[in-house]
Amino acid sequence: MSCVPLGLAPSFGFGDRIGLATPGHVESMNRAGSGIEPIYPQQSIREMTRTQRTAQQVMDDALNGAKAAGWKGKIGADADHLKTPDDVDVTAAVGFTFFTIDPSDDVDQAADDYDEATVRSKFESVKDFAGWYDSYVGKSVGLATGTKIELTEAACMRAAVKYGKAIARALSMGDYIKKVHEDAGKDYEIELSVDETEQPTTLAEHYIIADQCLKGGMKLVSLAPRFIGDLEKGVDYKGDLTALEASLGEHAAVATLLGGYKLSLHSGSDKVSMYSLLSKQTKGQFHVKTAGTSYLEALRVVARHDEALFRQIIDFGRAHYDVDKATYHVSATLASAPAPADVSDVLELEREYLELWSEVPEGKGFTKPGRQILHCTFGSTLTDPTLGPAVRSVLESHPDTYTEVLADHFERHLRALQAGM
Ligand SMILES: O=C(O)[C@@H](O)[C@@H](O)[C@H](O)C(=O)CO
Repeated sequence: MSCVPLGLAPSFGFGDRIGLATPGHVESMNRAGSGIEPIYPQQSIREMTRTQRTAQQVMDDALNGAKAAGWKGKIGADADHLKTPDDVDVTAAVGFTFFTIDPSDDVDQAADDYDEATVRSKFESVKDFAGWYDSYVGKSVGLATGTKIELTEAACMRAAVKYGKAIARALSMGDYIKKVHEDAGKDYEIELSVDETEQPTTLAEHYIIADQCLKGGMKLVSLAPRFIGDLEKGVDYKGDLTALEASLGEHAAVATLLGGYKLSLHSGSDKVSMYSLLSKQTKGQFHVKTAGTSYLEALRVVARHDEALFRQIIDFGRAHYDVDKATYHVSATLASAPAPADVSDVLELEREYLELWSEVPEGKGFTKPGRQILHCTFGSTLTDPTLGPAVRSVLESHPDTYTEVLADHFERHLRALQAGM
């Protein structure tokens, strides 16, 4: 069994931080995956660092799980949030096929707040990275939606300041990925993620970034902008869905204009209320990434089979949350969920920290802040010498429960996407 590029087919990424989730992912695809291709091995460098798993382990766990569950279809493999050539080497070596370049360290996150004089002076120091600047200034780009993207001097200069170095980094990573695969005679595909920025990606920024990547020869099949609203980890979309739908339509029109690539939704876990808007506005050219939600479903298995361990994990998560949440977009505070000692009923604790599908309105996803406390603390929990093996042991003792909760959970995700296709 090996992984392949999935091209422009609609796709869904099932990240798994423990290595035991793939049978449940496969079962959800059997129930509701028609027309959507799966990515079972998917892990970011950040997750591998936090869980101390290697790229080889991630690949083996996912492929062994898919084989054991009888999966016969295609499988993509996402080497997620790659920042350096070393990240490419370790993931390419074990057969990943979908390489997500994350140049966010080179994005000037403060650029949106600079006044005009600051933008001009910063531009002087980045213009060597943004040789493209003159070719865009003054252009007006018409989209099929009727919108015109005006590439004014101000918009282009700010884009150069904010993304000049990041685009250069993305292109050099793209070249490296290409070389590694050409040398090995293997096929591959690339996603570019600029989702982890504070401000939403403007249409002008999206156009320039993607156009530059394509002109630079990048094999871009997917691009993850930072969408409007709040896309926090582990909970449903927060924001105005009508405005989001219009904005998704504009971003999809940029992708179509430039020749076609998928729009990718990161932090896709539990964003059920926006799924049909994404699949509809992209006309099926989408990719969705989830990861933390499978870890939370693992903890649901713990809650149901080992109450004492579940309580211990929450206490431990609460003690580590304020440190572990760095680099994740979350808003939960410790005060937003009760301490386990104050909740005697385990179902009530599951409700506060995981939530119950039976209590969520149709077409919506989970919203409880307690989820984020557990979501961000996966690395500390899974590498703890007592808790990590204890979680694994519960999952290994109750594979049917884990498969069933995951299958139910992702069937809801996949059906929501299909509603817009
Ligand atoms: O936690 C991580 O590092 C990754 O799973 C994510 O950021 C990933 O790209 C994602 O968005 C999954 O929902």
